[in-house]
Amino acid sequence: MAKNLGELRTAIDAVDRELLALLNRRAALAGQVGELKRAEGSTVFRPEREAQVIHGLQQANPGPLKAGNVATIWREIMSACRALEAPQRVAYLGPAGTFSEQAALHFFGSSIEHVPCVSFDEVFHAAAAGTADFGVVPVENSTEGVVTRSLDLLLQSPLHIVGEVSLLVRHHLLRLAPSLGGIEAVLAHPQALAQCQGWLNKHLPGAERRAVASNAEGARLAAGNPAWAGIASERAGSEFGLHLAAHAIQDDAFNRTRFAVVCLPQTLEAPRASGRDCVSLVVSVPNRPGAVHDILVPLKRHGVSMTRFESRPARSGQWEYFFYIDVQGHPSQPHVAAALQDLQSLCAFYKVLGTYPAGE
Ligand SMILES: O=C(O)C(=O)C[C@]1(C(=O)O)C=C[C@@H](O)C=C1
Repeated sequence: MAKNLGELRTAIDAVDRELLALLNRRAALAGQVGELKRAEGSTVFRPEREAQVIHGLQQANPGPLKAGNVATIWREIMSACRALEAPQRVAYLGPAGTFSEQAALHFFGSSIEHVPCVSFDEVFHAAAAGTADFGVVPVENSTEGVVTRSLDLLLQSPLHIVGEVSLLVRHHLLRLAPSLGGIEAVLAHPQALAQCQGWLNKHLPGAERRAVASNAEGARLAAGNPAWAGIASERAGSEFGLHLAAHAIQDDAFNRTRFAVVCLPQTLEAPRASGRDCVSLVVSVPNRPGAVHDILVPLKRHGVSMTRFESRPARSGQWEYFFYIDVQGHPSQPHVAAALQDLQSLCAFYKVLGTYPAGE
């Protein structure tokens, strides 16, 4: 006979007690791992291990929970366990409510110490100077292309990439009133203004577009002036008590941003192979015909897939360029190591930005 609501809730309560006991057993084991790591001086955060745990559980999952639910739940469980081993301080472009914060929470879970910064430069500085253990910065948007400042900072900085996050970015028009009437200015990060320009041209052609340091900052300012609107996340809207005057106004419905997680090499050694890995490089080649073609040959020869190829001016005044290349695989795989070695021998400049588990 079917159970009634009261009986079903009693059964859920019993399962929750079991889960609580199991989660605390898990946390105690993670605490012991933390003691071992402290004794041997190794780092707490092991992204490749976390990726393996989630992947393994997704494979073993009989349902009805979806694979995405399994990832979300265990990311939080591991975040809480990790925080018991040592708190992770994470720097990102603030204030609260930015997509960078969302990316940080997505990657590390919510048991972190937040270090909101006013610029990408400050994020790099915080992670390099040790006021944060990690930094999270956007590197690429599917509508607007690369985030040039982040790429330039990656080139110059001692930090390396240890992870990546790809977020579906939905921009909303946020303001004190729930409608579009009387908006004189729209305030947002230049990237967001660019990602919504079609919508703004159509719906608010007369409004001034004002670039500010972050979308959340635009939302914060819009909360102080009824004639201003911000373009930001739903979370920024609730943070500053604003209405969603227009929902999902980005020109591309599938607008995504890719974020890099960076830290000093001593904070976290390059993650070991997780089975789904990526190597990010920046190289330059001598300025001669065919040189760019040549650097792609070793990848083809050794069967290594390239997932990204971007160029940035080298600022030498000589029309020279840096090439940012992502390849699939891990240097512990012989064909990847061979391809990278051959590629390096052709380059005037060669820097590995990081080896890390590929994001979803
Ligand atoms: O396996 C470890 O190294 C742990 O510290 C445990 C654990 C976990 O909760 O599963 C926690 C932190 C690490 O980032 C990886 C995994």
